[in-house]
Amino acid sequence: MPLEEKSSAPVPCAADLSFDAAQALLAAGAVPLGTERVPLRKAGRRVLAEPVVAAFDSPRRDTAAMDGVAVREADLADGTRRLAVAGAAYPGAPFTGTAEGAAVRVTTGAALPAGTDRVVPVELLAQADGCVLLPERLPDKRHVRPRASDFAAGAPVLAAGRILDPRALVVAAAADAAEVVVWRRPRVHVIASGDELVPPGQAGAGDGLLPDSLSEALQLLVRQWGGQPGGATRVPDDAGAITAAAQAALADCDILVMAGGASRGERDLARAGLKPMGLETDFAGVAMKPGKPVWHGRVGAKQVLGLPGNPTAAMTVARLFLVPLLTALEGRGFAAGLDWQPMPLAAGAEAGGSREAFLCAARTSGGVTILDRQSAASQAMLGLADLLVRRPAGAPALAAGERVEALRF
Ligand SMILES: Nc1nc2c(c(=O)[nH]1)N[C@H]1C(S)=C(S)[C@@H](COP(=O)(O)OP(=O)(O)OC[C@H]3O[C@@H](n4cnc5c(N)ncnc54)[C@H](O)[C@@H]3O)O[C@H]1N2
Ligand code: MOO
Repeated sequence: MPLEEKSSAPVPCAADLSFDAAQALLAAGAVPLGTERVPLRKAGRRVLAEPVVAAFDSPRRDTAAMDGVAVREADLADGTRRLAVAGAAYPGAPFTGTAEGAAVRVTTGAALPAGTDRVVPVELLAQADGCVLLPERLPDKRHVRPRASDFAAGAPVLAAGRILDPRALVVAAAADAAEVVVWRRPRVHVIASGDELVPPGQAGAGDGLLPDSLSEALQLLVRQWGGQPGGATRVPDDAGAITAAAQAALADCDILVMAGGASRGERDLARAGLKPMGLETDFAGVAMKPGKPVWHGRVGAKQVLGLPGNPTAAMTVARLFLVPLLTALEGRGFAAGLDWQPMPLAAGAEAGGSREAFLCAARTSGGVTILDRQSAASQAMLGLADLLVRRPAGAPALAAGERVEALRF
């Protein structure tokens, strides 16, 4: 019994929905989840929902930029080069005496003693009887980092939307932020359906068994793109089993990914299994290759993305639909997940076919190499691919050196 969606509103189907139109439908409903305040030590890789504002000036005082002695320019104006050493200043241990007519030993990062305005590096000094001798010709550089020259108190040092990568964590910590306000990470559950599917390592037990190659891969993709893997469930091709698994998954996730059972076979039951839960389908079927059976819908506020079971098709659709959904829900915007770049081809490319194509490709020294034997069902090809190349329907053949739009896969 072929499965047909019975819905009051017409659902766009493969014949008429372009990839761009499907993306626009997906983007329209992809709004960031709520925000939360987290301690900086737990904020790595999170996305800022509010800017980080500097608690104070950096540096807080005029500061020595070199190890040496701090001196007053005015004391040297008459040619004086021999100065008594009045004391020392270190980061965290300032000099509190008077530096007038004297030199104060400083190390890099020490607050300049009051009144001093130049640091002479230790390499240029000679020592004599408890005094220092400065060179006749003073260096052009004063080796002072002025107060607030890095950032000023109250300045937004990191913008909302910034990923807290290692470099950004330096800035947030330097601004003395104990906590930051970040977007909640989308939690994603994967349901892989298929009577034939077993955990990897167990398929040798029977001819009809197949390792489930998608559950772990999809959870890693989720983690790589800022989501929280919420677990994976393998279910047989049975609508009741899919309903039960989806019910449990939806109680604890923001996005439910259904892998397999997306097309028209009598055992393709992903959408049928979700129907009792009130699935509202936004689209089912897109004019793209691979990935034609991709579908998207919602159960209440939860997003549901249906991937074809064929592994290359599934991973292509996950990269093109799940990734921007994740970046949108985690506050970076839909487009942040689709960083298409023009790249030169290493060899010629065939003309585009009737559906827009997304081809597995590899980055090589000569440019982008589109892999041989493209197939939605292939698995070995995924081990060679690090790019997806976009070829619009009906696009002309291209020669080596011409540019194609490519995406990190
Ligand atoms: N009459 C039609 N048949 C098909 C159509 C169509 O439009 N009309 N579309 C084809 C296209 S395009 C694709 S892609 C496939 C995908 O369909 P399904 O999403 O229904 O996928 P399944 O039937 O569940 O599985 C297909 C294939 O992939 C294997 N599979 C599934 N899940 C996994 C997994 N987790 N790990 C490894 N392999 C998996 C499964 O064993 C099947 O071999 O449909 C075409 N048919
Ligand atoms: O569109 Mo399917 O994903 O070609 O094989």
